[in-house]
Amino acid sequence: MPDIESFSRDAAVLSQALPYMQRYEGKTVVVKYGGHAMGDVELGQAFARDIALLKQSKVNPIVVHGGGPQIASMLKNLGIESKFEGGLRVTDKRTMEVVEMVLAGSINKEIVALINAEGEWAIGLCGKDGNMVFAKKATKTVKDPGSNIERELDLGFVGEPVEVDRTLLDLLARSEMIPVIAPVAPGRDGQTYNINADTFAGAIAGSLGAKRLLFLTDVDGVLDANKKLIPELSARDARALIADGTINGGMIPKVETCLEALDNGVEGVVILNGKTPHVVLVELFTAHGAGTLIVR
Ligand SMILES: Nc1ncnc2c1ncn2[C@@H]1O[C@H](COP(=O)(O)OP(=O)(O)O)[C@@H](O)[C@H]1O
Ligand SMILES: CC(=O)N[C@@H](CCC(=O)OP(=O)(O)O)C(=O)O
Repeated sequence: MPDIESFSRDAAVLSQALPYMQRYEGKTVVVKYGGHAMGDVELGQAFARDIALLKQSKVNPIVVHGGGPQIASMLKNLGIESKFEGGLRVTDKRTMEVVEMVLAGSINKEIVALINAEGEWAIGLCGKDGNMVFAKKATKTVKDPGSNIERELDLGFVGEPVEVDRTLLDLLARSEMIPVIAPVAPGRDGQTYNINADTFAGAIAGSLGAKRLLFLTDVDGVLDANKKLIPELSARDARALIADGTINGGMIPKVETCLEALDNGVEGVVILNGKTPHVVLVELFTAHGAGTLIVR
């Protein structure tokens, strides 16, 4: 007989989790797995286990992954310079080849293998597969510090998603397969484009009207001016925090993607620390959750 304290603790966890598991049954959850959250073997296995458990709980998990730091190290090994403008990687022809190789090749297959090792059937894809995503050359303007003049950036083969066809993803949702998707997509012009993984995940989640879009990054969520975690944030408050500078750097495009996804029909978006083991399960299946939930 287990000791009574641990027995009641287990019972409390289960009785809390089960109603949440029912709430997500049959629903789509898109998980964006960022490059900064990767790298540690045990954390990777914990992530894969969470995704496998979601599928076993009859949730429809879809993984969209990044790999910025891994692309940077491969470019460095090849003696190619990494350059960012407005948070996006300037992508010439050679860089695009490396980006596709790293994202749709090694990282994608590593994640597939980790999920398969948990007894599931993951399938590695990118926007090209099943005509899933078409992109066009990204247009972005920036203002240089101290200047009010807007300047248009030429980012090369950086794309933004313009069409998402859900046929393949709908088919996979009815199957045993778990899609793992790299943010690379073709254009109608025949080029291959490099898409920021947050933007790509937002487009996929929006097109599916996902119940949740989770962003796994390297901080606990959106932090306030005193560096305290904000558990829930309305779209309005998020805009105010961007305007007053509390949300800055890489968190700006992430939160903007969250707001766009909400506008496109995603029910709730959460920013979480991917370095916390099993953060996906805790977020979805406990009352307190984890990270920052952003709602309309
Ligand atoms: N208010 C804020 N709350 C949390 N993180 C913030 C905030 N403002 C800026 N950041 C920065 O945003 C970073 C996350 O964005 P980014 O590095 O682009 O993530 P990823 O590479 O995982 O997509 C954090 O590591 C942090 O330095
Ligand atoms: C256009 C652009 O910047 N694309 C990103 C794609 C990978 C990505 O977004 O990875 P993380 O989520 O790990 O940052 C890049 O080349 O780094």
